[in-house]
Amino acid sequence: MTLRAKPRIKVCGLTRVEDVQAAVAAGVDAIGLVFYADSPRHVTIAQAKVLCQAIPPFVTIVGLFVNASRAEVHRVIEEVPLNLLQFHGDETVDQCEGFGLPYLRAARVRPGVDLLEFASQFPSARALLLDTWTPAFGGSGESFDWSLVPSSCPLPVILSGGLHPDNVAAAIRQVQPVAVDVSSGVESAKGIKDADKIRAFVEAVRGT
Ligand SMILES: O=C(O)c1ccccc1N[C@@H]1O[C@H](COP(=O)(O)O)[C@@H](O)[C@H]1O
Repeated sequence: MTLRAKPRIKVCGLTRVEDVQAAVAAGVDAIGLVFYADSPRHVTIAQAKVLCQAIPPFVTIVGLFVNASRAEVHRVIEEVPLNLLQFHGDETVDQCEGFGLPYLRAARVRPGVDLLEFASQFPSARALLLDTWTPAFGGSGESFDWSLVPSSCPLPVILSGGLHPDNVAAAIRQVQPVAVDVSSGVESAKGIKDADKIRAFVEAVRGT
């Protein structure tokens, strides 16, 4: 019998200390902070520093960027204790590398996108994060057709896009990702997380 670890859990787009505390109490593995000004979940460097004070050791702090300049990414890294970068725009491999931190590369999925070819462009990525294609880059709350995920991928797969407590177990059974990432599905409003939904999401993942 093959033993498979439960997928890790990242909750993204937190803007309030109480939401960080709720996510940590629920047992999430990673917290995502959005440094993309057009997102309703955007945080400033000053806000991010306050949120990070509520994140204990061994919970990974992920900084999400969309087509940011190198200077912007450096500015954030210098001030906020990020462990991992998430590039969610049109970044090339050169734009993801060289920050001295590991990175996740997001692929926006829709029919016709060649995920294997996309993954092959980012051999240095720690994982491929699959999200639903949307003109707004992400955080839409929409899921995509999970059958588009190749059964074998050169990078570990993190599944996101429209996950919520009632569909995440089915998603995990079908895609078998190393981790899942959720934003809209645990919110009461954009950028405002719901502690009950976070707990239900974590329980659903742990029950798989
Ligand atoms: O959260 C955002 O506002 C956001 C903005 C731009 C790019 C990505 C964003 N979030 C990421 O989107 C996916 C899916 O989110 P959802 O659960 O469907 O709302 C997730 O990886 C977030 O990290």
